Amino acid sequence: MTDADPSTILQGLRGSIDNIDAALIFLLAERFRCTKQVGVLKAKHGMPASDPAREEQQIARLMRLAEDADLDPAFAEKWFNFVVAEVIRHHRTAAAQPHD
Ligand SMILES: C=C(O[C@@H]1C=C(C(=O)O)C=C[C@H]1O)C(=O)O
Repeated sequence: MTDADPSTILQGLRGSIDNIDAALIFLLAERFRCTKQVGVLKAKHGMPASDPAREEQQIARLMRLAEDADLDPAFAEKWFNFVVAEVIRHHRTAAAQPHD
């Protein structure tokens, strides 16, 4: 990445960024597919939408992984909390639906 034309380098990097963003969207979609099933299961069995003890374990694990990956652990925690807030919203919606 030395003598090449900067706009060519930028184009190459943006291609990788676009691929990574696409992978993240697919991964998030798969994660929500699973959590929505968890929401239905919880609703059917009268289980609480959130599980703070489980979340604590997940945050501790993700922060360790982030450190190993040279990613800001505080960012990893913020990302997780952002995603879980949406999951809990889905769980509450599922709990409010009629279920058998
Ligand atoms: C998916 C669950 O429900 C909630 C959402 C979680 C998540 O998105 O990882 C974790 C714990 C719960 O607060 C679960 O209990 O496993």
